[in-house]
Amino acid sequence: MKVKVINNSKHSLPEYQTPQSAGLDLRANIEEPITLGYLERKLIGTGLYIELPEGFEAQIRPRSGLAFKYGLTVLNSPGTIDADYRGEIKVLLVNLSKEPFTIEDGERVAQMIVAKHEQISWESTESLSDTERGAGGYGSTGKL
Ligand SMILES: O=c1ccn([C@H]2C[C@H](O)[C@@H](COP(=O)(O)OP(=O)(O)OP(=O)(O)O)O2)c(=O)[nH]1
Ligand SMILES: [Mg+2]
Repeated sequence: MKVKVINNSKHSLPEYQTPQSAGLDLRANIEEPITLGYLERKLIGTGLYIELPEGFEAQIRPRSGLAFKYGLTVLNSPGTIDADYRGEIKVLLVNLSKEPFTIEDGERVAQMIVAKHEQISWESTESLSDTERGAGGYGSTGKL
């Protein structure tokens, strides 16, 4: 996949941390450390510009360690990177903990999953097929 890296020579390209990882960890590419206070949200640059193949998307998801330890998560999770997007990939972080959290340049702040997707076309109809579930949801199958 094509990638253009801007002002990012000091950081490696996003990597899979283990042989079967689904996510590529994204590093902050920032001039100065960024501090997030309680419920504060900020866009964090990654310095990465990519060209996804047609029919693919990238999803930006939180790292569970940051979420569990510091309440730091991706506000719009999963963020969507469209295949025709040519801007910088940014991560929208929010701090849900009362403790301020400071992000340093190069820190792995989120992970990116590249996935295939479909585009649909609509076919208007008056009736949908019957199913066992029907309109059941929101706990309709019980608790245990
Ligand atoms: O976490 C994210 C989410 C989106 N984007 C970029 C890539 C994506 O293709 C574009 C648009 O994202 P989205 O469709 O989620 O935002 P929108 O609010 O609907 O904006 P637009 O009207 O530009 O589609 O912004 C990011 O860099 N990071
Ligand atoms: Mg959009």
